Amino acid sequence: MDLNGNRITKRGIELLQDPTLNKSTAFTEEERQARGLVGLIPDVIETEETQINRVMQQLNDNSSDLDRYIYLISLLDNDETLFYKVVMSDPAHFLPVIYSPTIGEACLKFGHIFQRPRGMYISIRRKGHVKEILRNWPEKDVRFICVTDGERILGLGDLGANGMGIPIGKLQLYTACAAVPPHVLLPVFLDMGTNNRDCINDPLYLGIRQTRPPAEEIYEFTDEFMSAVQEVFPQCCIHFEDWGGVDAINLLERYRENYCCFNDDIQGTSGVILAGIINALKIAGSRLKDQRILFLGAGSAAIGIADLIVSAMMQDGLTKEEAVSRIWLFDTKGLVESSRSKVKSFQKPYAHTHTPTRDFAEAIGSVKPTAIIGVSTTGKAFNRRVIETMATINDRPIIFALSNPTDHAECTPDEAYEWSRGRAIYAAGIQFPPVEYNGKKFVPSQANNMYVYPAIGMAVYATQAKRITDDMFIAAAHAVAEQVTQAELDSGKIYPHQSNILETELYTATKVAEVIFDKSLAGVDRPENIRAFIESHAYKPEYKSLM
Ligand SMILES: NC(=O)c1ccc[n+]([C@@H]2O[C@H](COP(=O)([O-])OP(=O)(O)OC[C@H]3O[C@@H](n4cnc5c(N)ncnc54)[C@H](O)[C@@H]3O)[C@@H](O)[C@H]2O)c1
Repeated sequence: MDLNGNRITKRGIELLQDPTLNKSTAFTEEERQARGLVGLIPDVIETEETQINRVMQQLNDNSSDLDRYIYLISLLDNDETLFYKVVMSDPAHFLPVIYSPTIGEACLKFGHIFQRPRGMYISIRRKGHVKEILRNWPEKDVRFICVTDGERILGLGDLGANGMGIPIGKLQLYTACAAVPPHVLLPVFLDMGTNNRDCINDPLYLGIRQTRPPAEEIYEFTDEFMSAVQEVFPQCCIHFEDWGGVDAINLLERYRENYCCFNDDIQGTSGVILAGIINALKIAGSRLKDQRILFLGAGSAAIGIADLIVSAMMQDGLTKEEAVSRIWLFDTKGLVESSRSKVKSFQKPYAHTHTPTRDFAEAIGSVKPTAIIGVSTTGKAFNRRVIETMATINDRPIIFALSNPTDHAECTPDEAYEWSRGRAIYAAGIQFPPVEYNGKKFVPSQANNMYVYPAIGMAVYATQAKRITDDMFIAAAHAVAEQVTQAELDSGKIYPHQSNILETELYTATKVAEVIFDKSLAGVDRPENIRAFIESHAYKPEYKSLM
């Protein structure tokens, strides 16, 4: 039987060419006889262990992470079970190869390394026909679509169709990190053109060669996509990824009440940063409600994190006004304050009364934040003066330098520890190696969204949740934070180790599912044991018997 309970009838070459059924050299003698496979594969029967050894050897023969990425994607195209078995056997090793940082390079070269389509490409030229197009997808029980328009891929900007690497990779992490079954996942690229001339002029570019239309047309086409998904895949949750900052905020507001959807750049980011702050406060010995937080950058990540921190502060006893008054924003034009013209609507709640300043260190001296959060896309913006000012005001300054890739980080861990004399509690958007300062080893943390969104995905999948709310991200943040040991906190580490990611995410999914049931958002009855219920939905990368 296949995953939808239908009898599997495929035989011979057709069976070998189906990556979800192919076992290659691991087909048993009985399966070979019954399915017409004799002679189509070598006449040895290998264990999965031997197959994994071969994959590992071939991976080691590849000289770069991009080559390893290309090899693993072709393994996925041939033998999905073996792909996930390999990746889930050592997530700390493989996640950086199939996702960040390698995925950035893979996206830049997407049209050049492209071998076989994966997911769906829906262009604005097909406006009015999105429903029919979605019906071309072979799987009928799609539960998650990760959709991008390619406008703001990682920190790399508008990559148009090359951005399709992101939904593909993000969805692989649903399975690799939280065991969401791969057959329910569908990556989608909504092709509305690109303003990137390099893409348009590249003969191997895979998108439509036109500039992006005005916002109204983008929103109209996205509206059609949203309602088509709801009709064709009624149980589907839509995960927005790497849209331009303003569109990301506007579209989330437009759909969050009426669709099961979320934006990972806004909400996933905010969940993972809240988890980091919760643990940073354990180290600093302080309460969330007593913090003042200053953001460098006032785009989608900053607003998402700010809004979730306000909700979490309210859970910690503050009124909304009190919580909002503790959050400050600073962008290219300086401190976002009430006298400034051209403050965007989503920034307005945080535009407090203050004299204008374009000097970030001066703003720190006056606002006196306990934490600064860099989401500015600007490398080295946290200079010595900024860190030293933070260290003068705070015993344990919280310094999150989240912009990526590496050269966009607002400061490195070496700089944060050195300039704060080892007192900073530091996290970055990328993984930096351990640092030694004054004879003590510090392990810098990576605030990686993969701690949160796959777990949200597993909880939504199992409970068939109807909507995604902030409470779910707050619950996820607490659950992730809880799983960091005291010894790890002592070394400055505020996120769990990636080697145990599946356990981390299943625990987190259980806590999120509790919220879904408590808030009556589930589409199924509350089970007695939610952890066992979540586990019963977990995908296992094991070959299925075809006898
Ligand atoms: N988990 C994570 O670590 C994580 C998650 C999401 C985003 N990020 C990173 O955060 C950064 C921002 O993402 P976003 O989605 O908010 O982008 P965005 O484009 O929506 O916002 C960027 C903001 O930074 C401001 N800015 C630009 N240059 C600045 C400067 N020199 N000084 C002050 N402000 C400046 C802009 O005015 C804008 O408000 C990206 O580099 C992204 O990689 C990290």
